[in-house]
Amino acid sequence: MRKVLAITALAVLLAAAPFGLGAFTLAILTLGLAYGLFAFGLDLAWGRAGLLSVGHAAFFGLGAYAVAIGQDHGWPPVPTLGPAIVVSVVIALLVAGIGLASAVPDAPLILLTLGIGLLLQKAATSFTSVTGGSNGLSVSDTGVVTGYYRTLVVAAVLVALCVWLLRGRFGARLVAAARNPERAEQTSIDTKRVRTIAFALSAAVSTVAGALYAPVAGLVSPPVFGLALSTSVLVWLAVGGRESVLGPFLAAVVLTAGQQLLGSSWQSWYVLGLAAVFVFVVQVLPGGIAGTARAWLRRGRPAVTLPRAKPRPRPVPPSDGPALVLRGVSKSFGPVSVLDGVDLAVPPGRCVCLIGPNGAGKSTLLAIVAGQLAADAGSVRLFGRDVAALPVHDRVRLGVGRMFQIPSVIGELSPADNIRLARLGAPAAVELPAEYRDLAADEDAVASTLALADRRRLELAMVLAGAPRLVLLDEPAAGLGPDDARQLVRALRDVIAHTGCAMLVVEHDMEIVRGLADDVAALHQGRVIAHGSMDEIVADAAVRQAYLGAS
Ligand SMILES: Nc1ncnc2c1ncn2[C@@H]1O[C@H](COP(=O)(O)OP(=O)(O)OP(=O)(O)O)[C@@H](O)[C@H]1O
Repeated sequence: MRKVLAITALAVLLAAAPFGLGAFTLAILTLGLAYGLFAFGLDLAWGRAGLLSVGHAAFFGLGAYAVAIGQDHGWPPVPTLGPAIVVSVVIALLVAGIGLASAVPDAPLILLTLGIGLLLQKAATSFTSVTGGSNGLSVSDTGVVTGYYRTLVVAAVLVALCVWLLRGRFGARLVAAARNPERAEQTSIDTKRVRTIAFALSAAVSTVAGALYAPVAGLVSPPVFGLALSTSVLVWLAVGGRESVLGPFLAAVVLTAGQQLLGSSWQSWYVLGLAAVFVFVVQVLPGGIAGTARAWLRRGRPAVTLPRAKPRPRPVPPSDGPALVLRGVSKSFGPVSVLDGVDLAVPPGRCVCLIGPNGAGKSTLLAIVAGQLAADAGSVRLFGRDVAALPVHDRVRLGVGRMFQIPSVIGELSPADNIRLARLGAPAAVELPAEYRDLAADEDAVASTLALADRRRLELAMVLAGAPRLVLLDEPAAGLGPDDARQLVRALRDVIAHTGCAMLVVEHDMEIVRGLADDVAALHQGRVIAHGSMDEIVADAAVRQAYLGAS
């Protein structure tokens, strides 16, 4: 209610601004709003999708030039802007696609965005007949008040649309994908797709911001694509605060006003002051003004919450065969052969433990089943289906759940939000067993601060909420004390008994293996050298030789 009142008061104030402000101040406010929309647009990429762009002025400049060139030719602004948005979106899709193909997207993203900005600046300087060259093109406007209302209404409508999107399933997926892509993929989110869409949306919003800027500025010239503007928008966003709506607008309006009022006479001092503010914010208030206010208001509770989106269950096709069948799976890293023709099957309702000395290839095998690595040869069938072409999130949709050696949860969210996220991608609504209900109700804890055993429990609860038919576990008891480890073994056996799901567990600790396994497979130098009950494996001479080091 307080939020609605605050938004209404702000809307009234902004609507009434032309009645109380002079033409110069109103023009500065209009410019600040256009820059604010630009900062909000950048936030969709940097703040929300975690994709840093240091050349976002490229998209802004395309919008500004579209309006300027259009006016030069007597074309109406709206249809002229369409192609500019399309070009921006295509560039953004390519840049995000290339960036996200890399394990660390930051470096390619920085280079590409920087390069595209410089390239467009060079093009704007060179194609004089179209762009006016270094002098640029002048743009006229119908009046200061009309320009202000146009900017206000377009920015408000665009922001409202984006907020609506961010408050739904897309927003929830983006929160997870940007923070922990590994776990997000395990909740059946196509993280690359979600983040790429956010980057493209960011480019489109920035292009519209550029189009709004052109008539207010009155002149569009090559520096509109430049590094100075790309850096300024990063500063506005960092100071205002990422993942906020008001923060970027507030910072852009205040800092633009500062630059316009002080810039001409105090130019060098203003730039120095701005740099000092930026360093202070990055060092002392990394969340910016909005982030600091949010953290203060939510003291001790998670600063980030998952948008309350409704799950849309997507039933999976019925199983046609064992949960997992591997035939002749091989994998090499360069000249090193790690897996060499592995055959293995895991039937429903059974737990198979994979043991073997260090470097035997156990984790590599698990990664191939999960879809993180591709096998060089052989086949992987999940529930009767060849999954060679399926990425991680699609295998999760088939019913694969995964627990990692170090529990992987969305650390910034509460346990309840983590479980909500898992339910969002589940093929069916799942009632969690009673021992996980405390986590499902915990809205106040920050998941990253939970004790290791509770984080492990939360990870298991997330896997269970996804209604898995095959759970992959990599040393699930690593780091746990003996009591917590025994409790985990009991919990996993309960899961098998109650859900009938299959498990494939990589484990070193023979106590855990004895408590968990229906079958044990021993891997040595990339080959399964024995497969049977725990007693058979312990008595196997080849296993003793390879694994236990006994003769
Ligand atoms: N991405 C990679 N690039 C190069 N070599 C790798 C890669 N991943 C694993 N290896 C090598 O493959 C071999 C098998 O590794 P893997 O982690 O699968 O063994 P493991 O049986 O799980 O061992 P541990 O029990 O110590 O975890 C090791 O020699 C490892 O160094």
